[in-house]
Amino acid sequence: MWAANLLFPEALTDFLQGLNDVQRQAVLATEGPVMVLAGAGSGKTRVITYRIAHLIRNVGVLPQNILALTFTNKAAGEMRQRIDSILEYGSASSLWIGTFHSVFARLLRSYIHLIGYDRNFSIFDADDSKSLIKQCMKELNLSPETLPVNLVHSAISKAKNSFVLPPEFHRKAIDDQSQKISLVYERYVHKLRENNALDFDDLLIKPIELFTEQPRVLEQLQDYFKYLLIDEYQDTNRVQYLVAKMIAEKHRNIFVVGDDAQSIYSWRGADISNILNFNDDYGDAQVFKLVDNYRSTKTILDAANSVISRNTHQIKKELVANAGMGEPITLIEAFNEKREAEKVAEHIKSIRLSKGAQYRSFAVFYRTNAQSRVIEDMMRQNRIPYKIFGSVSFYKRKEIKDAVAYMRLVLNDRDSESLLRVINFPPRKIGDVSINKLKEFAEERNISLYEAVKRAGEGGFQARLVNALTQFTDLIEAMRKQAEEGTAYDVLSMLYETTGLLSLLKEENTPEALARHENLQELLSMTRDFADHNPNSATLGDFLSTISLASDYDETQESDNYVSLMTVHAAKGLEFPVVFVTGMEEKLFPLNSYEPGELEEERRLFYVAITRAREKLFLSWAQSRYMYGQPQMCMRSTFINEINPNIIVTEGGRKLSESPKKVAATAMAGRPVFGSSLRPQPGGSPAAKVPTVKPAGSARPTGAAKSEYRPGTRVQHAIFGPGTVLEVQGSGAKQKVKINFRTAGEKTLMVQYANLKIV
Ligand SMILES: Nc1ncnc2c1ncn2[C@@H]1O[C@H](COP(=O)(O)OP(=O)(O)OP(=O)(O)O)[C@@H](O)[C@H]1O
Ligand SMILES: [Mg+2]
Repeated sequence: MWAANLLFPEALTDFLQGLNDVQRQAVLATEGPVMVLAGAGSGKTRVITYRIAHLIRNVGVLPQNILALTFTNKAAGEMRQRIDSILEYGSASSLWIGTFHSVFARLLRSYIHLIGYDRNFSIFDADDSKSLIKQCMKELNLSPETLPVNLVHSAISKAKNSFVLPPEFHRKAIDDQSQKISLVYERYVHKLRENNALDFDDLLIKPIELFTEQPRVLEQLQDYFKYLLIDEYQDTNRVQYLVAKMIAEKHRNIFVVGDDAQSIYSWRGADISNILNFNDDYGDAQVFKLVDNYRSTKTILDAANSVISRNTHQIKKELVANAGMGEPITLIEAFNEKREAEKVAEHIKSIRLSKGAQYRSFAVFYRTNAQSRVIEDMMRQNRIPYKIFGSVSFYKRKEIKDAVAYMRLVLNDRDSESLLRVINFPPRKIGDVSINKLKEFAEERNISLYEAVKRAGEGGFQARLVNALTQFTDLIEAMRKQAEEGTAYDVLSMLYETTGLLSLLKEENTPEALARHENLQELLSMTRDFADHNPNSATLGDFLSTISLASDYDETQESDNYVSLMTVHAAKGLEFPVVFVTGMEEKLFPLNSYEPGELEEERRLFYVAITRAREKLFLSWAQSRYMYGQPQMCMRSTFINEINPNIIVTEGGRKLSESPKKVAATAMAGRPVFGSSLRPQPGGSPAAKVPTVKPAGSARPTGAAKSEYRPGTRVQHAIFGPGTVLEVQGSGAKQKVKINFRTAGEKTLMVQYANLKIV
């Protein structure tokens, strides 16, 4: 019998029976510092939820005296709902649950006047912050061409999240670039204050300032928030750590849960030592370890455990499945990324029909945001409702809208909206004042805005401006010419080359810039693919018609029954009956990782991905993928090799090693959500109709005898299409041929693997 029964009347503690012994101990240890350190799906979040319910219901704590900090707003909403369902509806309404940012924004509204701000302060989003930074740089005579605004923005944000304020930043700035950033940082902070504005990072920094300058406020809050609970503690950064520590200092009722194996935000300043050093701050802390996993089948958990065991930097943790073996993992091998997405869609449709599963049971994950494009397109084609989490749909992303605006302007120069979008992108020093004058100029003469831009020379504008405008219209005209002769791909390539858009983003080298870079690359790949598959109708107009239909799709669904699409990062803390982890390829997942530390973080990310699945896990990879506007051969991710091959079935019946039938035969259903377990369909999955192609790199016979190649030989390649041999290098197994492909350009291929056909 557990202790609570002695303390509380039976009826009130009924709900605690939904916990195992250790979970219950963690819930009942309400006083003093407590940490729960445990693997995925072991009920950490559940313990937080039940602990709150217990504090309110059984200990008599007022809901408003409890502060629970979650990683996302979605998680906060779910926790609130759950508490309401355990207690009665409305119990959770006065609780303080939210992300660090949302909770402290709310608190600052009440107290910020005490440190010299007006309570009606504005919260600057990333765009607002960047334009303020731009202004500071202008005043300091620093050109965004040599010091990109995004780079400065990210450096400042990083500093703030590590609680490095301008004086310290200044002291530490040794190289020229950091010294410049230091000047901007100082001015930016000053200007924010002048604007009575806080940026996102200030929402955590200002409370620390407030608490330091006004100890009485801190004391009040310490008394108010008697109980502090933090989920996903492994991904808190330094400022979050500091602010939490200050609040908990008096009552010391700090309860944190986390899993070092799921620390995936170090690139954003998350500091794993917060969890590792919890005992240093709170020597008397009670630590609970949960070992039972209630989420996933044994198969899924075996995969997760064996993957994460390859990491050297980790606290060894035990994690045991509570459910049966369940279904084997399905590895989908697809010819290319389109086929991969198509197979995902086919599986969703088939499981839905055969098991009566709801769309909401499915989640599709990808490593980089740009990968969502093909998956989104395929979902639409198959009329599968979906929603993107943590980002907007591909066509609504800013950089995509910018590039598309260029193309629309090229097609139709009376499209003033598109013109206004791109006239100063990338920056050409064409400001709002000039634009307004151009608008007037156009109205006076009754000409289109584009025409006015073209004829700015007649309007008495400054020579510098006329020059910039001419460069802009020259680009549009050149693109138009290209559009008349070539495809959308040619037009977009010209845009990228002339404006240097891609290299600008690459140089910036911040995670946001790299994501934008990938998205633009993806758009280029899309035009290339479009040209390859519509050889007679791949004009700019054709392409734009196709994507305007796609971008018109409204992904906000009426109901909440949709497939969830998100990056693995956004999936943390969530769970779904069926999970697809796509793009399991080298250099994609794991993403290019140059240091062992980075590879370990990629592996933790993969661990997070696997452990989101409750009943069925699909892993998929494409043998070729359009990247940088070209189809590239891909290699299967080494992460797949870290899973026991006996629990994997390769789609189409091909096995990775020995027969997986043994697994299937002993498989017990986990806890089926669909009414029955997810057994493979008789005759294989729907995609089994498609012949399986062997992974790239596996030896296979060449399509032609080697001696047959000589310069001038016309060949056909499965992906690159038709081409002509330019050069033959070496002989035997190592023979290579350099080929000029009609659309894919020059490539050197190993004859042995290239599977060329002589035509
Ligand atoms: N004692 C239990 N009995 C039944 N179900 C449980 C129990 N504990 C947890 N669960 C269920 O297991 C699943 C995983 O729990 P939860 O999300 O709290 O795990 P977690 O440790 O927070 O996972 P993550 O590390 O991924 O955030 C949930 O569906 C939860 O309701
Ligand atoms: Mg959790």
